[in-house]
Amino acid sequence: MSQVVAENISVKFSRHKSEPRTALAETDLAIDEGDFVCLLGPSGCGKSTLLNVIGGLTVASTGTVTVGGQVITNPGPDRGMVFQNYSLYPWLTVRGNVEFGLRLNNWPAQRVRTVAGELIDLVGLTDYADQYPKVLSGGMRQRVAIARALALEPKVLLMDEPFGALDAQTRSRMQELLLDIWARKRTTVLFVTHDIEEAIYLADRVLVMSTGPGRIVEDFRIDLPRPRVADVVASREFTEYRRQMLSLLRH
Ligand SMILES: Nc1ncnc2c1ncn2[C@@H]1O[C@H](COP(=O)(O)OP(=O)(O)OP(=O)(O)O)[C@@H](O)[C@H]1O
Repeated sequence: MSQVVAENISVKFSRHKSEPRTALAETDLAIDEGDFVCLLGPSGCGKSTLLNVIGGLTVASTGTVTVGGQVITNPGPDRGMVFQNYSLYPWLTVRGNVEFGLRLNNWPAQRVRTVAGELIDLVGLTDYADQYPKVLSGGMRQRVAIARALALEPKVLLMDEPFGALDAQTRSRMQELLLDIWARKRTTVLFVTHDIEEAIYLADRVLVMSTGPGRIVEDFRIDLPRPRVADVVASREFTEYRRQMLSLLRH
């Protein structure tokens, strides 16, 4: 059974004095447990809208989403979310940010400390555990956001252009780190991006979306060996995926 199932999901946003805008046309989606899936498409094609419906942040106009067989109506600990703008709590330290959700869920203090410590270690921030977000670089903040999203052991990690604000080098390091974490935890990932190379490099499947109204137009299975090394972008297979996706996005 698939981990995430969206059936006939559509989203219309009402507008002042004009017809509602269809951000997402009727869409079906099924993601298997442990898969890394990217949603790729141009600005405004409804990638974030689809992600937010699965996250329980946006209410769909039609259809249902289930995660692990449970129907989604609200945000919940089974879905960890990471956004582009870091969205850390500025008044909490790195450790405080990672521990926040665990405390909210009344985990015992000792367990909170241990689990948060392990996650901070996993994202390579042990030396910064007692620092506040304002002293961290963008890449480090996003590491905290990833650790925080993983704290409650979500079934699915939902990521909305998490590396979009980072410089090219940091971005590439973060992609490697994310693949490393994913290889260890095998959490199902749904990752939004408008960057073709990023999508192919990371994913098992790339779902290409188009506008007018937003919908999924193609489902690519990426048969590139793992673990993926940076060189893979120069391979013939990679170039061929890129060519096909570019051609789809151009039309
Ligand atoms: N809360 C909202 N109210 C009204 N319209 C919205 C709302 N959120 C999104 N939209 C519209 O829905 C469409 C899809 O937006 P969405 O943010 O999902 O696209 P996207 O593919 O994620 O774009 P980007 O890559 O720029 O973030 C756009 O036309 C957008 O203007």
